[in-house]
Amino acid sequence: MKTGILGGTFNPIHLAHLRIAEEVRDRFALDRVIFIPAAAPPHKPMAGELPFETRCKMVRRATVDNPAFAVSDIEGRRAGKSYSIDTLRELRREHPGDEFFFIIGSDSFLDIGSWREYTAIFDACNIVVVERPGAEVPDLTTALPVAIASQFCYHDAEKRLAHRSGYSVYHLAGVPLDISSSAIRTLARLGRSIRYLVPERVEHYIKEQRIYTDAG
Ligand SMILES: Nc1ncnc2c1ncn2[C@@H]1O[C@H](COP(=O)(O)OP(=O)(O)OP(=O)(O)O)[C@@H](O)[C@H]1O
Ligand SMILES: O=C(O)c1ccc[n+]([C@@H]2O[C@H](COP(=O)([O-])O)[C@@H](O)[C@H]2O)c1
Repeated sequence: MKTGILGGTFNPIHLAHLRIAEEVRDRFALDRVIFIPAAAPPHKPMAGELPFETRCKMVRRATVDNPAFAVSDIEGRRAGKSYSIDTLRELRREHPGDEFFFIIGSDSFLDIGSWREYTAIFDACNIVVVERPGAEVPDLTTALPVAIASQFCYHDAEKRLAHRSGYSVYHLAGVPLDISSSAIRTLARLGRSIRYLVPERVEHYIKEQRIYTDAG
């Protein structure tokens, strides 16, 4: 089975998350995409932020009507920071027959050299880098951490970097959606509309629970 993984803080999940998951599913003929909310995002200050369970609820609401989308609370079952390499190892153990495609925005990918055991991530799965407005990656090769650049060979026609492990890093441009969770939180705190930035079910949930007005 070909399985996409989209990890995120999802505070809250928004339409760009859903669109990039759908775009990658379609382009790479994936059987499913698993959304993985981070319980303790390694690089984001979460003090005073929304509880894991509330963020999971919004992700479930956002994905419930797509049979190819699933949500996993795998990172909520581990103590400590939610390192992606730990999640990937666990998923590979649980689903030994799957080929994994780790979906990541270009802003996050440009920072991957600072992640826990990042070199092991390239040995464990394919990576799809989705271009994000404000974090354009004109050349995937130069976006790689310098220390591992020599482990790859570039295939221009497929916009693919083949890694020595047999996995690849792909570059997906042309889905520019300038939406971010932080901008949505700001709008919600100001009492402004967040319609058409998040799915309707998530919009209603945020309003009903007064999530960004009372809690954050
Ligand atoms: N508009 C977007 N285009 C492409 N990738 C995106 C976009 N929004 C988020 N992503 C990617 O989705 C993943 C999860 O993102 P995350 O949950 O942190 O949302 P965010 O909008 O970046 O949040 P915040 O604004 O709080 O930093 C990351 O890999 C991020 O790069
Ligand atoms: O493993 C790491 O060191 C690591 C460092 C930063 C981010 N991540 C993961 O990248 C995904 C997006 O993170 P974020 O902070 O942009 O929401 C999410 O699944 C995080 O757990 C992972």
